[in-house]
Amino acid sequence: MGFFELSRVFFILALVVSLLYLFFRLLFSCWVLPIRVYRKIKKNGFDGPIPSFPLGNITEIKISKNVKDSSFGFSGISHDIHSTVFPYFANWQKIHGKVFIYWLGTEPFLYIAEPEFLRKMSSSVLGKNWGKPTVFKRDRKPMFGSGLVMVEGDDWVRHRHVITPAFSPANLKAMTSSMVEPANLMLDEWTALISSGRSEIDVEREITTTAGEIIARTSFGLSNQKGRKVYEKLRAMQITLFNSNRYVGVPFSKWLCLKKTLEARKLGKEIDQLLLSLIVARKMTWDGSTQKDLLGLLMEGSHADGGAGKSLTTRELIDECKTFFFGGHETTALALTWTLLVLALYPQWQDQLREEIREMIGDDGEIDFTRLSSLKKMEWVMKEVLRLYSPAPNAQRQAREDIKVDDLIIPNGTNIWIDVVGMHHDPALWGDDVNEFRPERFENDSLYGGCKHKMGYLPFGFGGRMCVGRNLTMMEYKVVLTLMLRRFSFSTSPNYRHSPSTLLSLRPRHGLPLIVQLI
Ligand code: HEM
Repeated sequence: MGFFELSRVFFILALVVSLLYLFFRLLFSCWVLPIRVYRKIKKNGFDGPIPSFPLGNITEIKISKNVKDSSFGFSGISHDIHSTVFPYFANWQKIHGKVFIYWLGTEPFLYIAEPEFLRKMSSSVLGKNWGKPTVFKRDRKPMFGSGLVMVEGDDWVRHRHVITPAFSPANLKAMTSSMVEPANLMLDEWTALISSGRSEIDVEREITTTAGEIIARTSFGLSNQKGRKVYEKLRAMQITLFNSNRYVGVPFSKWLCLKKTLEARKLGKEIDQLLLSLIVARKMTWDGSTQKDLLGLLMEGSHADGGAGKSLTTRELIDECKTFFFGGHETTALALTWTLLVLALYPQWQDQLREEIREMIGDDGEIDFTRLSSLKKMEWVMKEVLRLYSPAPNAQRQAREDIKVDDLIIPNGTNIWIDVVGMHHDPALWGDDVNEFRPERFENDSLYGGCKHKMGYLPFGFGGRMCVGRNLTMMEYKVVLTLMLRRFSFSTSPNYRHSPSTLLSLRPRHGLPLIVQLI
């Protein structure tokens, strides 16, 4: 056999071996591994809908969503939204109870809407020992990278250690001016619209844009052109990633929406470059004084570390800026948006909040930020809105060790999906008035609103991984709502169609047109 023939045989052999290797790897990760985890979960007696290969239960999910979409228009507004937002979970709950297994593609998930089970499960796991589902990590990499939302283990401890002090009350107070200016700009535009005879405004779109500006300013400053560019690209990436029909968990699903995947990746790289140049510019002009946005505070925190191993690298700083944007902008905007809906529906609460503002803050002029904490009724309203229309409709975990719950073992590697909307609308936890808007339920129980179980109210998640930005949100909510209610009144528009739906967060599918009038 000549040299060329021999090398051809070798080449073909190498190709066959590589293809076989790839095939078996794929079979192992898409089939053998998930089945192994599934069998272990199943051993505990958990039931669930029957999956098919390779979509799992995605077909049922999509069908039930479509049925709901076509049948649910505006015909009176009900806050009983679980079966609208998650019709498949509502159906499966009736058959399989509040803890069961379902499949996204080839990934089994343990569904939980049972607070006592959740308490037992989480009480034995430290924050740093929880994982986030690998399948979501991959999917959301361009958004969060290795930022706090996704990072695990000792890295999570290090990130949380540097980030938590940035959200201290003193630092948050220094950020309030970054909130007032964009909010006032939006409200001035509303005034101009109303004066020109247009009183119907899609407040969801407006508030989302403004909250984006606020979070960009509080995260990395938006006073210059570069900051604005980062903001615009971040928005574009979010729309690219989440407005497409995706098949998370299905092998090769990225190839099905290749254009979107590539677009998001390209935007991700551009954003990284822009943020990198922002950070480098700050490092070069560093004079020891801190710019009081989150990036400045994190850089200061890293500086103060003096090499003690608790600082963040430049790559990690970039990912945290993106994380704050994606974790903090739409969620806060939606809390405000849903609030305007309920205030338009219950004008007596609008009056009560306006009265409280008048008493505690004053009718006009600058807001005394130290007095925001005295807006108690506003706090009840926020908490009730976060209960009925939780912007983060679920929380996710992945077991990184076997977890014992009574006699059951949740095996290492199990994906976990906690249905927050399900628990927030469960009459067994809240009583017969579960679907009524009753902010006063938080008057005597400001943390849990009278919920029968402390793990039944989870707007900001739970345990060590609870939302790090919740106080920033509370402050932004109070500042923006105060500014709004001092200038405008809100009532429902006949053009509003009540259709809460999830696109990562819980949003009104058709926006929120409201009739806005000057006071
Ligand atoms: C109404 C507004 C908000 C809601 C409803 C919300 C909700 C949540 C939820 C449910 C989690 C997951 C917790 C868990 O897995 O147990 C979370 C985590 C997180 N949130 Fe928020 N959030 C809000 C605002 C913000 C803001 C303003 C920021 C930052 C500027 C922020 C940054 C984060 C970060 C970094 C994490 C990850 C924490 C960790 O894993 O250690 N969030 N949030």
